[in-house]
Amino acid sequence: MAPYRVFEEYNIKITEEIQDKYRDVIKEIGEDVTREGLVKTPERAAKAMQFLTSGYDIDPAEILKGAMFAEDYNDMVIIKDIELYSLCEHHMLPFFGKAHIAYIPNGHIVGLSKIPRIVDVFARRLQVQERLTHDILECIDKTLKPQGVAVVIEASHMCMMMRGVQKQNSVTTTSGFRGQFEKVETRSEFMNLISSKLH
Ligand SMILES: Nc1nc2c(ncn2[C@@H]2O[C@H](COP(=O)(O)OP(=O)(O)OP(=O)(O)O)[C@@H](O)[C@H]2O)c(=O)[nH]1
Ligand SMILES: [Zn+2]
Repeated sequence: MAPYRVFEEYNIKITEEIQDKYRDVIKEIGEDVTREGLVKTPERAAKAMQFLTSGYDIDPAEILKGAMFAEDYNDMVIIKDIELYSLCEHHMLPFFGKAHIAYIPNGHIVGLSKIPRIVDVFARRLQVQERLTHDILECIDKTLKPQGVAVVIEASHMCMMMRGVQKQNSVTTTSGFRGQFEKVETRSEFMNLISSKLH
């Protein structure tokens, strides 16, 4: 598993296999796959899908390990408003929103950019919001071994907006807390600090 890579090269064989299937889907919905606007669509869709699911062969723990620094800082570090885009595993439609993440170091801090990077790795898989929340929480807890970690995600699901129940304004909030954040006062401090950003 690659520790970290920028997504820039598409696997030609996988692209061809996926685009053949998209061509069939486009035909099945009654469209003309040979018309100008659609000729390249199967290839574009195949590449888009590979990008949106590019989180499977990246190890997020390696991303964190790549930038952990010994530091005697024992207060809360909060990174809020991390935008995220994922695909729900039930409909393969997007869900999107923001993650708010905090940790209390235990001898080591982590490079700030690495937190949004691991959010992207887990988000670029077929997900449910609950598992995405716990994946991020567990990864930080096990890799950085902080005194505590908290993850809150608020997201809107296209499968509930464009189709199905068709609710345009509902927002789902999920959260997970470990260590010091299991204490009511620490959790409250975190929730207060991010609350101006919550709906
Ligand atoms: N818990 C959870 N449910 C999700 C998430 N994303 C989508 N879903 C739900 O997954 C469920 C799938 O239910 P099904 O009844 O099998 O599918 P469906 O017939 O398309 O359901 P409707 O969306 O109600 O039309 C739906 O209730 C979705 O709202 C998520 O991240 N977490
Ligand atoms: Zn869905």
